[in-house]
Amino acid sequence: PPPPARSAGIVGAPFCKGQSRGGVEDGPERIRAAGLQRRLQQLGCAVKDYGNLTFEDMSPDEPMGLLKSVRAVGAANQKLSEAVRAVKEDGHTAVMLGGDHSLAIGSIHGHSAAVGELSVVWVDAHADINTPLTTYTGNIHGQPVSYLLHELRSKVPVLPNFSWLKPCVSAADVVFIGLRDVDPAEHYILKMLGVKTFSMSEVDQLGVARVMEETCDYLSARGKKPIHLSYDIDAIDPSVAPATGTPVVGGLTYREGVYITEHLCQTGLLSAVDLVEVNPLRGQTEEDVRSTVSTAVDLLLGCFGRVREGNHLPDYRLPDP
Ligand SMILES: O=C(O)[C@H]1NCCC[C@H]1CCC[B-](O)(O)O
Ligand SMILES: [Mn+2]
Ligand SMILES: [Mn+2]
Ligand SMILES: [Mn+2]
Repeated sequence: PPPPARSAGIVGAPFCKGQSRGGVEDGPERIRAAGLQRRLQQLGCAVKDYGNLTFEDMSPDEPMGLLKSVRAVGAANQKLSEAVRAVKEDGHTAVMLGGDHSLAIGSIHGHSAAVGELSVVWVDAHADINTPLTTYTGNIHGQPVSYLLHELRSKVPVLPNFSWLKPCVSAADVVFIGLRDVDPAEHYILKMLGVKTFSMSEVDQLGVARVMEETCDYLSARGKKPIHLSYDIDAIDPSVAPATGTPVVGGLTYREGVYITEHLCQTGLLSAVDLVEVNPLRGQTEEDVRSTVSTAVDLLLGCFGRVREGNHLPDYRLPDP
């Protein structure tokens, strides 16, 4: 039987207030300008681009303790949640282009509103699981996972513009890949909750193929739920993807990064993808930005069936003389 037709619904979220470095709000446009839609269509994937969300200015948005831009982050994610839910209800695989990683709060919440229980594969140099009380930067892009987990509900205080958010993910349904810069509090939380993690040590020890095999075995043992892939471009080594806000040496190679998306695509369970933290202003040269954006596009294409052996459309026929 022919493979199921793939369809991508793109939502741009030009948002930067989950962290403090300007430029990440330009991520969606740079990824589109690199030809994402055209290259998805060349794979035979249907594409609907829902455009960019617009985010209302929430000034004055005074810090709450250390927490920065709480009202802006809450409002932005409420809007994003509604947008992603609509994309899923239109029948597409959701593609959320960031913007910073605080946007995973709305993306995963909206995805779960549409499909119910889901699994999360979080590919990132970082665990992004600080609570509002363990964060030392106050940047909410380092905290999204704590807002989403049922098990941490009692550790997240009531926050303005977050009353719409209810935890929607179980710790046992999350797998981290690429970790190499985790705060002590985050490490404590990961161990306390028994979250499945493949740090760069495991990537080195097992190899990416075995990491993906174990990831998929682990997730399918808990039932074949839709997968939400939240991909922080800083998971990839800064030699390949330097234009990002929090680069960390010793990251995934381009090949490992793409292998992860190829493998998840072939499960047939990939239901939503975030591609976040591309920040053109953090590149030192235009080549830095090009390389980062190009890698982001290739990661997304891997989610929709691009493989390195090549692809051709089902109706392709050789020309006759
Ligand atoms: O909580 C934080 O601000 C920090 N905690 C340790 C890792 C770096 C940073 C969070 C980075 C957020 B990310 O992954 O979205 O770039
Ligand atoms: Mn992140
Ligand atoms: Mn990160
Ligand atoms: Mn980052």
